[in-house]
Amino acid sequence: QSCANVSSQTYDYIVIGSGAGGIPIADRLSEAGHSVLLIEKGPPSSGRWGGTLKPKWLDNTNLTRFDVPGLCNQIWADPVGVSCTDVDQMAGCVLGGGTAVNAGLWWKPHPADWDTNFPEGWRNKDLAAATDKVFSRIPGTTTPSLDGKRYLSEGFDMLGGSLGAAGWKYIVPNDHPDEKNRTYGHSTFMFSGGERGGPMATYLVTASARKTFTLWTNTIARRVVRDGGHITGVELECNGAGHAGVVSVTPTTGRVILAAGAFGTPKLLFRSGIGPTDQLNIVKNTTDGETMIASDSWINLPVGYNLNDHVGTDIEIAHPDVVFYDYYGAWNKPIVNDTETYLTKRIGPLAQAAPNIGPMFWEIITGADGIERHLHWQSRVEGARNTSMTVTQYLGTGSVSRGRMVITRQLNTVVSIPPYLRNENDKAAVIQGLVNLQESLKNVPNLTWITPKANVTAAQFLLYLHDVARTTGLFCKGTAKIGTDDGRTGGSSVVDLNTKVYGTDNLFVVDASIIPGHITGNPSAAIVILSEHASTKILALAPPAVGKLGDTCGGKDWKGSFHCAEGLKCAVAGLGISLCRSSS
Ligand SMILES: Cc1cc2nc3c(=O)[nH]c(=O)nc-3n(C[C@H](O)[C@H](O)[C@H](O)COP(=O)(O)OP(=O)(O)OC[C@H]3O[C@@H](n4cnc5c(N)ncnc54)[C@H](O)[C@@H]3O)c2cc1C
Repeated sequence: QSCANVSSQTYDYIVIGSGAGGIPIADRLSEAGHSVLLIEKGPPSSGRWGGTLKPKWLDNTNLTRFDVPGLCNQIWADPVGVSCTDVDQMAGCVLGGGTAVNAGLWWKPHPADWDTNFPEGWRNKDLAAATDKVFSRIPGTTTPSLDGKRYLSEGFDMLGGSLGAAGWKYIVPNDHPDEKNRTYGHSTFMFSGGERGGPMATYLVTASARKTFTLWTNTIARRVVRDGGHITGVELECNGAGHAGVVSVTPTTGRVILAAGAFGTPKLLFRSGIGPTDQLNIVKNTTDGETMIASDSWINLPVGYNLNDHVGTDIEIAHPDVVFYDYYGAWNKPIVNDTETYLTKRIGPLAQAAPNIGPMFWEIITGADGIERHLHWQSRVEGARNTSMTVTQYLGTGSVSRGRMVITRQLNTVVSIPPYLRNENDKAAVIQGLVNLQESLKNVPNLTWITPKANVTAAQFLLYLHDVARTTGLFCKGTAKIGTDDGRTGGSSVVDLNTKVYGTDNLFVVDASIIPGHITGNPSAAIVILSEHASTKILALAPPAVGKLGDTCGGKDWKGSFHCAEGLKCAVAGLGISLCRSSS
């Protein structure tokens, strides 16, 4: 195998990464009449796009493991060739990114998800139109099996019923996104037609129907190529397949969108000379060093800081009513009746996400600091016993703990400061939530607490769990934060309110990296919404002004708002001034 060299064709937009952020914006930009290249480093996943990974019972179908909801947990059993190898957390490096490997949970965000941390122009009221667009394309369902029945609902009935008896209110979650306090409901999934659905089955389908849209899978972006603050193209790294060389954007007006995820995007920024100096110096000392952009063109931004993620705290209970279904076993030794009903009608347990997720429930805890912290509880039927349910408590909106991710000499990305429970009130909220659940379930007949045991307090349990809770890692975000406080001058933000990287005139970030703070639930729908919103902002932006010979083009840290005309290059002229000069 070898890589195909890129041609001289240029694109109005190059989008790097085909996950929750990348696919929707690629579609919207091409819908507006632009030529768009979407670059994905992983292989195709869903059968519709040429994916091939599947168990025997899917032979002779156009389905893969990524399409069947009941096989979604296969990423844990067999991550090879699917999960990212350059990230120390679990993430999907295939077409669709996280939306190809996740459990499909799909939430209309609570208004506070936007209003607590996002800047002006990105508040709940501003996101209403984008939310409507997303949910009209991907409405989600609480009954994924096409006969409208819920299979194996014993776990839901036992736990949901117990919460109901303790005074928690039943809701249809996406009908009441703002009701997240002592409420519970069925899981909502992005699934449609009994299959995974989501961005790959909607936005990518419409994009691909346009002649001006191009998708390259198995193609790794190494870095953006830039002249000061102006990006001229994307350099590719040969992967043994896919494409190699430098692919250029349309001269003057072309733009690059980074959508490579909360670790992939910072990595691309670092390799492009954008980030804190300590990280750029690490890149300088790797195989990238010789060809890395010169240090007088580095843009110093706090990329990698502000890492945030939900703290996941698992409890386990058991009850004789609960019925286990072996979703992992469905790979090699499925129940034949279930594969048949799935294959012929898309009904039954395999049309539902493994391992039988639900109920979901929510509570808001007000801390001693006055901040409302959102807890999102997610139950699933698995654990030490056949009658176990494991329930993860996620601490979301309102949490103030933050961490950091960095790059290594091997060009891998790692979490250097875990973002979990670094604040006493964050800890107190987790403990209070556990106590409240213990209290709510205390009168349920025949219910056994497996973890923590009945005689262990929530506080003792959390102390013991601390290391486990640090390993959640699925919902990382915030590493290239959006905001008005320009990170080049001591602020905390990497991108401005148009998602444009400070110090550049045509580089944008549209993925989990820009989310400034925690949100209540699993984030993929929120990321698709912000991608819709970003597309409107980016399309409304005027192209950057073009500098003529002798014009100022940068200034210290490339603060200039324009770049130089073709044939000229922006060169440092001393005293913090840069001028457009002849490039010959
Ligand atoms: C196992 C698992 C289960 C989850 N369950 C849920 C759930 O049920 N519901 C939910 O809402 N969220 C869930 N999530 C989280 C959710 O999927 C992610 O938050 C979301 O997909 C992140 O979107 P993104 O666009 O930021 O990045 P991603 O979706 O991760 O997409 C980034 C893409 O960029 C590609 N890429 C990276 N670097 C490069 C490069 N240099 N060149 C080219 N391509 C590159 C990657 O291969 C990837 O495809 C889960 C995540 C995981 C891992």
